[in-house]
Amino acid sequence: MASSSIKAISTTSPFKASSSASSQPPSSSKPSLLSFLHTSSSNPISLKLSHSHSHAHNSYSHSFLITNVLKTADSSETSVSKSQNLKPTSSDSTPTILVSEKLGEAGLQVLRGFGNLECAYNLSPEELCAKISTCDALIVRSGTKVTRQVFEAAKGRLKVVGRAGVGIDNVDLQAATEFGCLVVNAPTANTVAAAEHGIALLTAMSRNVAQADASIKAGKWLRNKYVGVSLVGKTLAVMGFGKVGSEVARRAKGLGMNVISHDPYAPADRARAVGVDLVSFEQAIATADFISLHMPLTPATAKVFNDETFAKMKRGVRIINVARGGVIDEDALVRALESGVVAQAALDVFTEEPPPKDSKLVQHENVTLTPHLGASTKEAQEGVAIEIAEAVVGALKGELSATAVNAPMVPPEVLSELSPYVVLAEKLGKLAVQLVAGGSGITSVRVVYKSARDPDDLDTRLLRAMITKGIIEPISASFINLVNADFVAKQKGLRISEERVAVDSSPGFPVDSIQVQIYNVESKFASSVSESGSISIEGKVKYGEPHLTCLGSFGVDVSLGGNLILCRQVDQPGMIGRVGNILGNDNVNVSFMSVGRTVQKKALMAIGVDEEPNKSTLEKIGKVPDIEEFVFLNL
Ligand SMILES: NC(=O)C1=CN([C@@H]2O[C@H](COP(=O)(O)OP(=O)(O)OC[C@H]3O[C@@H](n4cnc5c(N)ncnc54)[C@H](O)[C@@H]3O)[C@@H](O)[C@H]2O)C=CC1
Ligand SMILES: O=C(O)C(=O)COP(=O)(O)O
Repeated sequence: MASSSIKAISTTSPFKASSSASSQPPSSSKPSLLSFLHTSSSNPISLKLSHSHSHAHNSYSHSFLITNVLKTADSSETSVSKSQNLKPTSSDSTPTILVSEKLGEAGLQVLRGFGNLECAYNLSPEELCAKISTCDALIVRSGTKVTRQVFEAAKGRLKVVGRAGVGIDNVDLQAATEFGCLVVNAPTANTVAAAEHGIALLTAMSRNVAQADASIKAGKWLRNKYVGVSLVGKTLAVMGFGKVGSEVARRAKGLGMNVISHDPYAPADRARAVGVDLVSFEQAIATADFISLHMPLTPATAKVFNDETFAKMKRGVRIINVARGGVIDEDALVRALESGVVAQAALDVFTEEPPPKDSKLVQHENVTLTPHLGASTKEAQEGVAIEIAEAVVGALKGELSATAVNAPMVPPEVLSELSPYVVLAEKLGKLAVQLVAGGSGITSVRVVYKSARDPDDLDTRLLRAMITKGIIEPISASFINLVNADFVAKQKGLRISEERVAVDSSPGFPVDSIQVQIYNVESKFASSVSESGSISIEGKVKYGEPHLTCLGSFGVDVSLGGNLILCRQVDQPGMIGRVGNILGNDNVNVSFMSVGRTVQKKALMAIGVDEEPNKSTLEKIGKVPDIEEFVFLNL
């Protein structure tokens, strides 16, 4: 048995990059919030590699920098990983924040108080790409296209993109996610401004204000030409009953309009509370005298207003768009204006901004235009600037953002409650993957949460992401964080299923225990395999610290952290002493020990050691008679 035990200390990872233990000091199991987003709380591989790269550790993201120096072992990784592997680190101790469009002064002050602020407006795409690798954060409005090229050019340094406003259609979210870059927006501060602008366009259009103004300035007095239409009693269809749409609806009701709305995702009772009926798309466009657009631009909403849908509208309908130009097929709108199906349009947004000067739409007499001014009030801009500055600073500090667009949004109170479980989740993932024998691929993981909480009262997204991170990080060359854990898992063909089991414990704690099972793999430590044939480990939070409580069919109780030796032996006197002596004689300090038994006269010994024993010490343990197998793990 002893010879097979020696195999058990093999540090071969089940995937390409090695998960071998290094002689790094055990790190604290207390996470910084930053660690959820940017780091492993104690990643020996990252630590090891960090020593082979020279970079400064700065005060705001010490652990971020450590973990962002990535493994280079896996030559088959995608370009994403490659570029991240090249991650440069700042030699400056403060983060650099690039603001690429005009932002309110109050927000700039918040940013100045935190980092190196660089405001560079009107950058060309090439200039932005050239600059971005020196920036930790980028703040944009709607005018900057944050493309895949920008993330590639960032070489992994860019940690957060802040969108000072709502629409994030100018940010390549998929690329951001792949690169582990958090995207946050400022979703609330410009709602009223956009709604007011929608109403301004509605009223201005219906009374020809812009055209009449231009005509007077041209020396004309055309009282008969600019006869308008009244709003009272007319039907307004609000397309998208979100923040802006509902505020537009409220205001339009005040103007005496009959308001209906189409929004496939809005709750009907919220609309009813404002006196608005939610109707189908077809019904909305067929019955409305005015149609106001307030949905986001997504692949599903792109050009939903087209020849076919214009043809279904009431002849003489009037359209207002303060959402996104791309939801309208602009050529089709010109045709609808020319045929008289659409009497007038009032547009704040365009497919291409600014639109071409000679565009038929821009030149059309019945079209009222503003240059994307929906959010442009002093009040909204100050509000948005503060909202985004705080979100970006929070993200750079490692706080999870309530306005994250591509990562779980976790309210602070939930986060503080979940923190120790998040650490447990990552440790379990890291332990489980180290038990997998090299050579086979991990494809199926099952996570079981035992909890006394109501299912609605437990958000497992963070836990799942951290388990995923724990499993993947040691076997991937990619930088893994909350943003990209799921993406990288999918890319690797790893399927993670979750299950909730109700237990009769205190609902005061969100989770009683977390079990991680890896299916269809060989284990390098047979005792970790449960009756179902999966590698199975279970852990709990005890006194705020992560503990391993079950391994295969053995009950144990060991702190999950640092260096751990697991031995299975015949359950007989003297075994603990023999192993303890070997460690003591070789100057390896034992920090804790736990023994679990099974009915078959087998015992499982878990020994925490302050440092990694050298190979000869481990070989001596392997030669102890009646030690059937053992494994050394680094958590
Ligand atoms: N012109 C400007 O300066 C501004 C423009 N906006 C734009 O206004 C739009 C709305 O913003 P918010 O109300 O803050 O966003 P929101 O997310 O609160 O509301 C959007 C609503 O659209 C709904 N929706 C999604 N798909 C839909 C579909 N296919 N049909 C109908 N409804 C659909 C959603 O369920 C949601 O209720 C966004 O496109 C945003 O970018 C927002 C602020 C300023
Ligand atoms: O918040 C939004 O979605 C807007 O469209 C506002 O855009 P802006 O920040 O004014 O470029």
